Amino acid sequence: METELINYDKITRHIWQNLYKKTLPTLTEKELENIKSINDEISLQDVNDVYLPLIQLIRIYKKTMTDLTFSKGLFLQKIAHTQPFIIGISGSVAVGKSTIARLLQLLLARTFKTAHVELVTTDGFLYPNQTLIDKKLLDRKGFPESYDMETLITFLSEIKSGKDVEIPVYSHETYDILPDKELVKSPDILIIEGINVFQSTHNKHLYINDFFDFSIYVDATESNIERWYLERFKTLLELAKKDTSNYYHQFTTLSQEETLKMAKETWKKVNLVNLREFIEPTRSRAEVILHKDKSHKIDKIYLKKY
Ligand SMILES: Nc1ncnc2c1ncn2[C@@H]1O[C@H](COP(=O)(O)OP(=O)(O)O)[C@@H](O)[C@H]1O
Ligand SMILES: CC(C)(COP(=O)(O)O)[C@@H](O)C(=O)NCCC(=O)O
Repeated sequence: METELINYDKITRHIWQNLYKKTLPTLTEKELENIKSINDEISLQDVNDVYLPLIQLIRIYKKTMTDLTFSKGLFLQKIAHTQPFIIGISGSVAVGKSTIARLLQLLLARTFKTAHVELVTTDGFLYPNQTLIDKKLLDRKGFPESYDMETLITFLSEIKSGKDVEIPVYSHETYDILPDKELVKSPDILIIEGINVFQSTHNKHLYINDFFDFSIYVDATESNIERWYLERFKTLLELAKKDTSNYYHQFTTLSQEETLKMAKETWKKVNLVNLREFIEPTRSRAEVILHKDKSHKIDKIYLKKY
């Protein structure tokens, strides 16, 4: 990892936590409660030491983007409207992207009080199961070819041009795309989270990365991510016990041993292969890499130099 990341500053947690802390007001009880409601195991120490300085850094990028838009407008002698600020978050399946994305949404809304902050996950852009079956891709769910990347690009360009956009929604409960779409109201800030957000598309003229004003890769060792995947699988099965419409319900009659074996197989044959071949190779497209230790605590931060 170290040689591959020569264009990054490696910042220890200790140094990072002292960078901008003093300029930000501390969190109120209510805000702490809101953060806990995202994931009750989230470390509040991490929020203070890692995520608040990160928000401060995002603030710098946002201000720079606004200044540049204004100066370009002056140069072109026309009024330039500030476009939505887009943040991309990537990393392996089960590394904790959605937890971080929801936390950032909350902290950004707190920082930019009048801003409308939207959060979108790219699993909504997976092809529906029937299309995957027709294309013989059901066992490739999550791999690049299982996503409708053209629609994802179109969505991002419509958001950049200030429109409200309807998008498809994926459900982990039904393991498929839902019949109803969701409306994304023209945001000031959009967080887009998914394993594929730094990947290239067939449309060679446009890269998803081109839409990002800030980007984050969430990193951890494979063995830790596997453990988190297996734990989440267990939780999903627990939730599915009483719900016959849940995709995972069919597995709730299996013994603990059989369930674990199945989840391990899926990790090894699908999600680990995807991580090694298609997700981790995009890591160096991120502006910031957040590295987690075995208990989800951020222990190292990498910030792109050039
Ligand atoms: N900061 C955290 N503290 C404790 N558990 C976490 C944290 N972040 C994620 N997890 C757990 O790790 C698993 C994967 O997280 P999730 O956000 O669903 O990952 P992803 O969106 O990358 O698939 C979940 O079981 C989640 O509860
Ligand atoms: C739908 C997903 C590709 C999305 O990944 P996520 O956003 O949860 O990180 C993944 O959760 C998935 O279903 N992978 C296929 C193999 C499996 O069942 O785990």
